[in-house]
This record gives sequence, C-alpha cells and structure tokens, in this order.
Amino acid sequence: MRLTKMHGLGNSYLFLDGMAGPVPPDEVLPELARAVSDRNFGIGSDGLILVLPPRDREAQFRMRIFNADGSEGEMCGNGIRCLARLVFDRGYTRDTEFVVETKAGAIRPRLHLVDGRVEAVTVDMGVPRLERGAIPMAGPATERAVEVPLRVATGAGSAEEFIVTAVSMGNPHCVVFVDDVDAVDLQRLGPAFEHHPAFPQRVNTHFAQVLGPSRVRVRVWERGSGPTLACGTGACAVAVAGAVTGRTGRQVTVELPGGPLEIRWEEDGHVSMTGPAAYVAEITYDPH
Ligand SMILES: N[C@H](CCC[C@H](N)C(=O)O)C(=O)O
Repeated sequence: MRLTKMHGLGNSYLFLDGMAGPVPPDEVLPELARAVSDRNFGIGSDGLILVLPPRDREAQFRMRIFNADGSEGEMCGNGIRCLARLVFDRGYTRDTEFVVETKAGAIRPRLHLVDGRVEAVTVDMGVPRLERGAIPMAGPATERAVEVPLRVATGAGSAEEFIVTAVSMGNPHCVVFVDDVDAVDLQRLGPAFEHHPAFPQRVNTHFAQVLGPSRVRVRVWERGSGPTLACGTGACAVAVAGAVTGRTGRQVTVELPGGPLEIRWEEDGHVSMTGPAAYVAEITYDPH
C-alpha cells in the first residue's frame, strides 16, 4: 500500500490516495490508522488521512481523517493544508482554490504559489460554534464571552476546577487559558479533559498562554492522538476563544510547539488559517 507522509508544523499524517485507486473498506480503516500511526510497529504519525473523490457536486475532493487511536475526526486543519498541496502537485486539479468535503462541511483551501511551488496554504475553516454553557457545543459563536467552570478529576480522588471555553470547528475543542503553558502537566491533564463526561464525543484540549493581543502560545492534547506539535482546528478554536473572552483581537499568531499559525476570525464569521504543508516521504507499507 502506497502512503505519503506529510506534516503541518510537525502534526504529521499518512495520506492514502483514493483518487488514484480504491481504498480499503470502512470496517478496516480504524485498525489501519492505528497500525500505520504506531511509531514502533508501524510508520509513525498522528493519524491517517484519505484523499477521496467528492460525493458533493460542489467539491473537488473529500477528506476523511482518522486519529492515531483509529477514531475518525470531523476535520483536520494541518491535514487539509497538506491534502491541498498534494492534490495540486499530483495534477488532480489546476485550481489554486477549491472545495474539500469533510465531516465538518465544505472547507476551502487556497494555495500560495512561488515559482509554481506551494509555499503556504490559507484555509477558510468555516464558522465556529461556542458552547452555550451546556457542553457539548451548540449555536453560533457570538461576541459574548462564554466561559464555563469545569471540574476535572486529576487522579487519586482529587479534582481541580478550570475555567474553559468550548469551541466547535466541526470537531470539539476545549480552550483553557493559563499563565504559563510550560507549567501544565499535559500527560496528566490531557487525558482527564479528553475523557471528561462533559464531552460525550471526547475533546481536543488546548492550554493557551496569552502573550499579547495578537499572540498566544499553545500546547495541545488531541482527541485520539494525544500530545501533538500542532493542531490547526485547535489554533482556530484558541483564536475564537481569545476574541470572545476579550483576551485577544480577531487576528492572532498561534505559537504551537511545531511553529506558528496565522489565524483571522473574519468579520463574516468565518475563520481563516494560514500555514505550511510539507512532504516527508513516499512509503510502501507492507507489514508481514
Ligand atoms: N490535528 C488536527 C486536528 C485533528 C483533530 C482530531 N484529533 C479530532 O478528533 O478532532 C488539526 O490540525 O486540526
């Protein structure tokens, strides 16, 4: 099986090209994602992404993302930048702006070319939704700040209370503003948030330290993949949370461990994300 490993700021995925031929049936995809993502017995990545022909006439492509644990996410910001570069470089489209169908809806990447080479990708990530005080998320994002106390079991019968802002980018995110991201015990808190009963679909959690009105440092614990170097949908959620809680403006550089993403929450309500997309390797996956 031919796979292409790519990454966006170190958030890496294995791409299975369903434009060039058939992909395995649905029932084997979770196990395939787990197997190829395994950093010891497999190739190693944060998950598996399928590039597929669209079902929706509006779209030129369809993306499915599976996390390293085999669970299927609705969207992937770093992954869709990589998909956009890959389909252009393989000649599946000559357009530099197109629609990709995802479980989170129609997502529009726009390629930035320099001498015909994809230098960066800007993605219209759609309209965020804020939780309404009763997590999980519902209803459109509004300017009103919405912060919710959340008691999180932190092991050995103890619990801590955090103030969180939950934002959906089609996939669920929980943003926790802290004074010092380096002081966050991610290995302990990440799973406690991910599996919190307030999030019946689990949740991607982002600990964010505001450095200024347009700069935030973030550490990520992803639903289904654990600690990653970057999360594109999460960076969008952090920017929206910063704006609605009055901590930042609507244009934010989100500094992730793998590098920065430029996020703008546009006046039309859509969030745009700009960042890189890089190849790592073409791989023949052939376990036996
Ligand atoms: N790394 C991805 C997010 C994957 C989200 C996935 N963990 C989920 O279950 O929602 C990104 O760049 O947006």
